[in-house]
Amino acid sequence: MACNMSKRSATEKMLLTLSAIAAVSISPFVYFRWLDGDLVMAFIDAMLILVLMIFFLLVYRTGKVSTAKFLLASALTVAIVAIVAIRGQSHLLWLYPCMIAFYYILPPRPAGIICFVGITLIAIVLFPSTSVLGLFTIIFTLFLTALFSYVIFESYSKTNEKLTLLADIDPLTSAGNRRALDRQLGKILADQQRAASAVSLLLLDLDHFKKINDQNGHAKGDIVLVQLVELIQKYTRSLDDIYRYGGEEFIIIPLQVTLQEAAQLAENLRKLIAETKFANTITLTVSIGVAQYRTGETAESWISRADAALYKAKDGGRNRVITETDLATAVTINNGEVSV
Ligand SMILES: Nc1nc2c(ncn2[C@@H]2O[C@H](COP(=O)(O)OP(=O)(O)OP(=O)(O)O)[C@@H](O)[C@H]2O)c(=O)[nH]1
Repeated sequence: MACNMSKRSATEKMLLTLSAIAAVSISPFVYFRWLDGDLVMAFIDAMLILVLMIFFLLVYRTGKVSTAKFLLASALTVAIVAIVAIRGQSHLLWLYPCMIAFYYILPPRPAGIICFVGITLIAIVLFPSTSVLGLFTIIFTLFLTALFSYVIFESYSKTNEKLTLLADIDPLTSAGNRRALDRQLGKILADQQRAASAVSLLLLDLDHFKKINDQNGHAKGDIVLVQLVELIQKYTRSLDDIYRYGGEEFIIIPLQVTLQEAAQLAENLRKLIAETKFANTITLTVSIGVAQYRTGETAESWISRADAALYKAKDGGRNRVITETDLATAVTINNGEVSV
């Protein structure tokens, strides 16, 4: 389905612009080569334009950037091999920068596969007309270019993955940080605009954490926070996200659960935490506010309703879960009892 240009990612916009410019720039060559009587090259240029147009339409209509990039790199390789077969070795030089570009636009593995196929085809095409030494030099230099590109881009993509992960996690507890939370909330709100479904968040705050710090020291307080997140992550499904919202405040967003199920999860967590000994000796309790997303509201308003429920839980004596079904009536779950 066609999508609005303003909603396209930067990569999509860049690919659409580049493929359109490339197709338009190549088209005069088809005409001039045809005038010169160079029908074979005119045909290859025309095929390249066709591939670029298919690539443009694929990105434009489906947004499948990865598939489109893979197809483009494959088509370019086949085109270069065809030109080398028709026009001779000198055109082979295009394959070197193209192979490096493949590693730039594709993940290392698919780029490596395309390079391997390209080098094999070149070897087959040049075998009958090239000396053993000449063929060996070509294949070896192509292979080294592909290998070095693989090593460089593989390490670059691993470092990138690590940096992305580090940018998203809280360094102390390894829960998601505010940046990751904001992104996840943005994604949830966008999904809700497409198809509304039940989604609730839990705002969890440690009770009297200042006292725990004062009595046991800040370092032990840190251990408590780390172990608390580990406990929650172990208990909730691995796909449930937990984020550090503030110093001793956390947000948990369970996937695909009704408000009642989210409230039950909150109650189970409350009990589990109250029964656990942190840093071997410390016991603590938490208060939790639960709020379901309402169609059309902002993330701030959603969190502030959970915050209002949390405030009620603190105000009502702490160590409890309050589910905000509506601002006037709050459902309180405490020790398994549900009251409205
Ligand atoms: N050890 C440790 N303490 C932290 C960290 N971040 C915040 N805190 C402490 O958390 C405490 C929060 O105190 P308050 O906001 O008064 O809340 P509280 O004592 O938990 O009381 P209630 O929330 O009202 O139950 C402060 O003492 C902060 O120093 C952290 O990363 N490590």
